[in-house]
Amino acid sequence: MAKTLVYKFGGASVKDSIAVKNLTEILRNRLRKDMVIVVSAMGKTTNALESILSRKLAKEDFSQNSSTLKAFHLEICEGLFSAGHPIFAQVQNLFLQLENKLELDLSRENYDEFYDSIVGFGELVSSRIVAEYLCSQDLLVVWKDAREVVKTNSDFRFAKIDWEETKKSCSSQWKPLLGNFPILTQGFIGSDPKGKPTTLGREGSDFTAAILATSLGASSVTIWKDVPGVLNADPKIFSDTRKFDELGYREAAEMTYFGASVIHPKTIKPLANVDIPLFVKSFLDPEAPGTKIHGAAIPHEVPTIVLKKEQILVSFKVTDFTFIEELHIHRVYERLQALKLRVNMLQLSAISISIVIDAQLFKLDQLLEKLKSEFEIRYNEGLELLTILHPAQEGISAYLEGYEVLLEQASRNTFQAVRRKI
Ligand SMILES: Nc1ncnc2c1ncn2[C@@H]1O[C@H](COP(=O)(O)OP(=O)(O)O)[C@@H](O)[C@H]1O
Ligand SMILES: N[C@@H](CC(=O)OP(=O)(O)O)C(=O)O
Repeated sequence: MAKTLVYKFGGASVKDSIAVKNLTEILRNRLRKDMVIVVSAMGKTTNALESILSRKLAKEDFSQNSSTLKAFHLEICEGLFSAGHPIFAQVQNLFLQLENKLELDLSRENYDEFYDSIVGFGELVSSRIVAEYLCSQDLLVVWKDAREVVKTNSDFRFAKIDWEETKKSCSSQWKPLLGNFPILTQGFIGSDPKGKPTTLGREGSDFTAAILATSLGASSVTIWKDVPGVLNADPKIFSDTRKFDELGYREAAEMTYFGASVIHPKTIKPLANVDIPLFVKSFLDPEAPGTKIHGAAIPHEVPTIVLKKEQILVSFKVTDFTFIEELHIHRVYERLQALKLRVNMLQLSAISISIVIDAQLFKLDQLLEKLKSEFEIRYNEGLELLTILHPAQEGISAYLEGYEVLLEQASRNTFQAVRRKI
């Protein structure tokens, strides 16, 4: 049996009916049995679902938001199917199910679990539409629910993969099917040991592609994006970017760790462990080679810029005239771990610990609440964390012009600054 190929199409590649048609053309000459196609929610659907949840939590009316989301999906269907096609009833039905779930009680206490029962809806409806359209174009795919095989723990919103169980389910349930048909499934979602829906963290569909590739022993993963490949900076923010023809796993992982959003940070490691190459290709120019991320890439020294937005700088100052010691750091990190907050940058001084974290709903309040009795705490929100890998010294200042720098750190290979527009 040939080795499985995994393709992943993100929100941008299914953002409207034209995009779905383009995806179909990409698959026309490439579709084969032994292929898994992972799709994300259409366009910004996950953001829209998050807004619905925020409104619900704030006890605000969200009926307009869900109607708009339904209309958005039905309009995509209108661009793909003739009137009366069964997909319209299926989509209506899926939205009824969503609206039904949204009737249930939501509070800060059950927020994460509730969130996971709602936000994966974007992937479920998107994958239904795409599978149906491919079949209507004689590109036969079998729609499968990723939650059948992607097994996780119950850390809702940031569920961790149970690799053993996922591998077992992939081998017993999907592998036999792949001998005959390609499978179309969803990114981002999984299920816990009780069968409850979980999600893998925002933008987690790239990670799903890597999970499935690893679990199925695939020969490669291709993620289709609206950029020519991995560039040395986000082209939506910086000009004069350069595409990497190839990148080592380590370099790619480092870029994503610092926040290069072109690939989800958890994607690289499982692939590197078993040496499965990852291709990042443009869905706008599918014949172009894109970027190959693999183990044998030649290292480079090209300055690479990564910008992480919505950052918060929090400083914990000791109040009892002692100096910072291990115990203080331990207390802060213990709390961060409990809140599943990752530190993007850390700086210590004699009397304070400064950390940079992502802005996340409720989390700052919870962090401050627990530690305010031990430290004097100050924080600044709405910041950007700029990281330059392989910085050229003479080039750094250009990225700081017009910005106030709140924190700065440099090593031989990495420059980081927390900045705020003046
Ligand atoms: N270093 C980079 N190289 C290429 N694209 C990048 C880079 N950093 C950030 N990006 C952004 O990543 C986007 C593609 O990722 P994403 O929007 O998550 O795609 P999708 O949701 O369709 O999977 C690009 O449009 C680009 O703005
Ligand atoms: N739809 C989810 C998962 C995802 O990965 O999407 P995308 O592939 O469009 O980044 C999100 O927006 O978080």
